[in-house]
Amino acid sequence: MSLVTLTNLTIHHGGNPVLTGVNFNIQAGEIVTVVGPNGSGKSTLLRAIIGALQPSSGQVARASGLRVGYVPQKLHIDPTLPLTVRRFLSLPLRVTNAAATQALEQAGAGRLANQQMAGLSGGQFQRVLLARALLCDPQLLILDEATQGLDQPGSAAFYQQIETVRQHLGCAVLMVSHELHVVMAASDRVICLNGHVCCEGEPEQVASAPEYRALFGSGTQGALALYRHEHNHSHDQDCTHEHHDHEAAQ
Ligand SMILES: Nc1ncnc2c1ncn2[C@@H]1O[C@H](COP(=O)(O)OP(=O)(O)OP(=O)(O)O)[C@@H](O)[C@H]1O
Repeated sequence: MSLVTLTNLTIHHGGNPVLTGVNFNIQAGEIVTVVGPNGSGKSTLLRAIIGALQPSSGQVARASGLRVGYVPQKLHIDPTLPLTVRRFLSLPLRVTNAAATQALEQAGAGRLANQQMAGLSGGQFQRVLLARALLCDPQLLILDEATQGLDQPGSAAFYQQIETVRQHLGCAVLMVSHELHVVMAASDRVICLNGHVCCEGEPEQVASAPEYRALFGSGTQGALALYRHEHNHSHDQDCTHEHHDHEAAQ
């Protein structure tokens, strides 16, 4: 069953195209990871899926009554504002103690209810955001670079929690990640975005595509390549065209 179907989605910011002709769908229960360089439209894509941005053309079709949980890339909370985790979970909609406790436990943050938001570590803060996203019992959980700023063990633990959540709730997960080991190990499908869908498929398929190799190469050098990737071409999404990207040389 398709939870979300994007058809020829095009989005402009300030008159400039940020996403052009994007097609894909998300099936129930799958983990889809979006990769792509900075400014390639990943957050824009996620925001269009949750309905926070209107398409310039094309369509975002959601399954009827779809419940979506969203963990944003950034959330600034005034550090001088006294706000406990429990109260934060009741913004903007009040939730019962039972619902708050359950969501915090599912997010691996069961002991944090009475802590101040301003006193949380980066990893704890992300788990609280995850708990908030779980309050609606989502069929689709969307995470926008949810482990930004966490160290590697913190990040690995967070993604393990996501996998536990998926097993427990059976929800689909759509996430943006720059962490290659996560992309390759934890995704059913990878979408490589750069204003358009460059390449898409199962991790193994994408890994053997020239686009992916141009992006990632191997090892840490590959991670650097992600940020140096340049796309000066247009093509279908079949990964078979001649490619002109610059592989990271050093
Ligand atoms: N509200 C906005 N108004 C104008 N331009 C915007 C707006 N939001 C995003 N953009 C522009 O759209 C492009 C894509 O931004 P987006 O945040 O979707 O990219 P991204 O792939 O998520 O980047 P990053 O990896 O840095 O988070 C960028 O050039 C950005 O400057």
